[in-house]
Amino acid sequence: MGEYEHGQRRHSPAVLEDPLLNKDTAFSAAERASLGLDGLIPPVVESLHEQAARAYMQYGRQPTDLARSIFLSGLQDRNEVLFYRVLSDHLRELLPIVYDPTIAQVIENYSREYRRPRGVYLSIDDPGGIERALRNFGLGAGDVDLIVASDAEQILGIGDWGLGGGAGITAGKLAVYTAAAGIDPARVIPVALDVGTDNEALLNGPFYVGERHARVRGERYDAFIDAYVSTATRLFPQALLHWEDFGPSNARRILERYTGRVPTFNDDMQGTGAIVLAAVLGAMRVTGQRLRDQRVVVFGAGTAGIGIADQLRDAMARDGLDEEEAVRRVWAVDKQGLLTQDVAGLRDFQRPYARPPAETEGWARDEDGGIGLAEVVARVQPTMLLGTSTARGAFTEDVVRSMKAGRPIVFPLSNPTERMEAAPDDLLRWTGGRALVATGVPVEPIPYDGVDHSIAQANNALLYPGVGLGVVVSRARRVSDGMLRAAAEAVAGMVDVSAPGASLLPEVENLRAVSATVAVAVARQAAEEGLARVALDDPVQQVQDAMWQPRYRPSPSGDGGGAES
Ligand SMILES: NC(=O)C1=CN([C@@H]2O[C@H](COP(=O)(O)OP(=O)(O)OC[C@H]3O[C@@H](n4cnc5c(N)ncnc54)[C@H](O)[C@@H]3O)[C@@H](O)[C@H]2O)C=CC1
Ligand SMILES: CC(=O)C(=O)O
Ligand SMILES: [Mg+2]
Repeated sequence: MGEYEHGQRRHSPAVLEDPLLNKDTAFSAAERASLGLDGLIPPVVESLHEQAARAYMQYGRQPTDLARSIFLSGLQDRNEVLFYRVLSDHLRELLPIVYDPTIAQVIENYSREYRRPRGVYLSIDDPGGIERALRNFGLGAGDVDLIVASDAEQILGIGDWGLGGGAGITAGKLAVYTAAAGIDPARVIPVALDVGTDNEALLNGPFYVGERHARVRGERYDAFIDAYVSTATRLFPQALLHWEDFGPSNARRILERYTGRVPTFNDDMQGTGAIVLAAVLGAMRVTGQRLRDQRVVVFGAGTAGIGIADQLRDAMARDGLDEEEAVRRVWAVDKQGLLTQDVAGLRDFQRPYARPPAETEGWARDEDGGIGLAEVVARVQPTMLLGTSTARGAFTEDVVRSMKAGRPIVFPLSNPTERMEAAPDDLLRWTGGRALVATGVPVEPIPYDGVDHSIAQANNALLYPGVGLGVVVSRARRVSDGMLRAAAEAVAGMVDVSAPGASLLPEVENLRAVSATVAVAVARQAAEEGLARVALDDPVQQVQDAMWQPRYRPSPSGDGGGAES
């Protein structure tokens, strides 16, 4: 052997391999010289703007949504600034590719399409390796603002997708954090918690990159989660711990276990609850009604459904009902039908909404003894019908027509598109354009009877980035119910619903402004509740200052900032 081992380079162009540092053709001549990159990049020196134009042109040549998504992941793996520049410049077009609904396909294909790792993979078979893995990521105690973790048991509405689900959804959620709220991508960690999977196609098929055994539950699972939380909070004491897409038997338990101890947040329960509350507040402005007078049917009483119910209950209580009256304005329906106190297998968090059996005497029952959605709606005459069931098409024409007359509020919130409880154009048609509609996935405006109806995207992506940024800016010790209420009200306050067909929520194009406004409200509320750990003298400016922008910075050992846009 000569001076070097085979394959080793004397002058490693590591900066080209690090997506957080790489500027590719935007490295200036001086940077190329000082970083040892001369001759390793084509001679042209391009601006970020020029690079973004090429990347967007290449993106446009991809044949399918999955291919578009894979292209964008590749771009992110190469050059994060460029990725976020392109994403920010075309947010409305690209968000459905990076996030809902295409992210479902990405997750289903994760192992097949696997190219390179991103983030941290923790295995229940190696709990002793948690600390090593989190340290190997290379960030110090003060360097982490946010960790998004998922065990992938209930990915969107597509179920258990094992390791790929955890890796895919945490990366996607973090991309939205950065695009929407300017969370610094160098200060976050996506964590896939691999506890096995019950998805037999993954376990028995080729290519699966996770642990090949059934999902572990019980004490071992709890100990693993505990080890993750205690290690992550010890290593990164400032980090907000975000939980995503846990199954209904774990999501709430985990949140309740840690919420008083560390800054932590369950997006499916709390983020969804708050964005739906914001949309409902918008609907109240359209109809001129009071929240306290609503009758709400929640179809799919799981993590998201009961998370929404809880926030509506609290909002109705703030609107003058006592808590018991507020709870009684919610009818929760799940697989067993209407949840009543004598229904078998109620979960703890469903129990408050279970109704006394006496209330349903004489109601029609299905063959299996349950009271189905159609009967509940016909009897209750709800003003609001919210879908978080994953049951495609469950909101039939008959069901929707038997809601209380007027302007029915109908939100088929299940993701991805194939899981929606009803198609928005059908809802408008069945109600003569009177339905107030919001969906989890993005939907193009729908012309009906001379009015363009903008369908609100009631997806937690409109809310959680601002909550995260508010927590980061205030260094809040906890995420309180008050902070979530403040977030919901901030979003609702940004919408003008006066025009016919107006959306109940802000448009996705305004995501950055929405997130900044939410962050200010959340940070102020944290300070008001004594939860902020930094002084908030000027929260508006502090939030602006904290927002990372996709532009090149001076290279560590270069002398310039690279070519600017
Ligand atoms: N728009 C948004 O921001 C969000 C939407 N979601 C969507 O909500 C849906 C549920 O998600 P999670 O609550 O996390 O799942 P989950 O598994 O915790 O809850 C789903 C619930 O629906 C019930 N269910 C399933 N099939 C049903 C049927 N045929 N009839 C009645 N109930 C049925 C299940 O028993 C369970 O209680 C998913 O499609 C997800 O994408 C979830 C979070 C945020
Ligand atoms: C949006 C989201 O968090 C979900 O569908 O699970
Ligand atoms: Mg989710």
